[in-house]
Amino acid sequence: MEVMNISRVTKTFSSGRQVLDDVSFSLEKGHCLGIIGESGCGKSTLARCILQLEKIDSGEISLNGQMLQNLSAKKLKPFRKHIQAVFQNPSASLNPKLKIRDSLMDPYLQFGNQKDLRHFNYESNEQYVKQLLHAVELPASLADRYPHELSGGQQQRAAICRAISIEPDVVLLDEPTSSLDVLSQASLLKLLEKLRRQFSLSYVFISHDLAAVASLSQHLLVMKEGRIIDAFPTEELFLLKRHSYTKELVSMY
Ligand SMILES: Nc1ncnc2c1ncn2[C@@H]1O[C@H](COP(=O)(O)OP(=O)(O)OP(=O)(O)O)[C@@H](O)[C@H]1O
Repeated sequence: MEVMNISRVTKTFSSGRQVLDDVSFSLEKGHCLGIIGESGCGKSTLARCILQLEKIDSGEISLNGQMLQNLSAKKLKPFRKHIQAVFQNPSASLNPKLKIRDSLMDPYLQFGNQKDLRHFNYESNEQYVKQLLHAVELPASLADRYPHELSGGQQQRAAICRAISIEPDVVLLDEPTSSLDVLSQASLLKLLEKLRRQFSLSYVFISHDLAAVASLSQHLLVMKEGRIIDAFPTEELFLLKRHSYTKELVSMY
């Protein structure tokens, strides 16, 4: 079942620079779609367009069949909760002035509804936060700490925890492992894979790190200068018929 569809999206900044050129793809429920490309190819702009933080010039972005790109801020609000994001820097998701428990409660207090929760259940703040931390393999005692009292890996786990707390339809992962050391990266990728399976999550995983993206994704897109130049199931990454640029990326690993 298709959960999100991006069709012929273009984006030009006011500087006149076209950053996205005719980008199309769809995301199946419960799958991870990887988007690989080098720095500056437009990956983060694409993420911001999907999150409706940037307005696109043309094309369509739909979530569960609902077009998002022309909705007013008011009409968009109910859909915002269905797409959550995790960025490279966990401080983009965790308010430094809030204890972890308050950051984790925030999405539920803003948008949450007990009826929307299929895997977590809300009976009290205490019990809900405990379940959330358990899901991302963090000790319950971290709830009372501030972000700066956590390691980088723990902070990113808390950011992921916040993103999945209201069970969104799509989780956008924009370089989620890039700020971490190699061991923390590996354990975070393992956690993301466990969460996808456990909660039937649908991911768009954007990164310049081919190995990380390939380890999690069922399908890969290769982006260059704002365009998708190659698209294929992950098991076909090493085939001879791949685009020469994809082969170049592969040869770097
Ligand atoms: N607000 C903006 N105004 C003008 N140009 C922008 C703006 N945001 C991004 N760009 C330009 O668009 C291009 C794509 O940027 P983007 O951040 O989407 O790339 P990226 O692939 O995510 O790169 P990185 O991996 O380094 O973050 C870059 O050349 C960037 O300078």
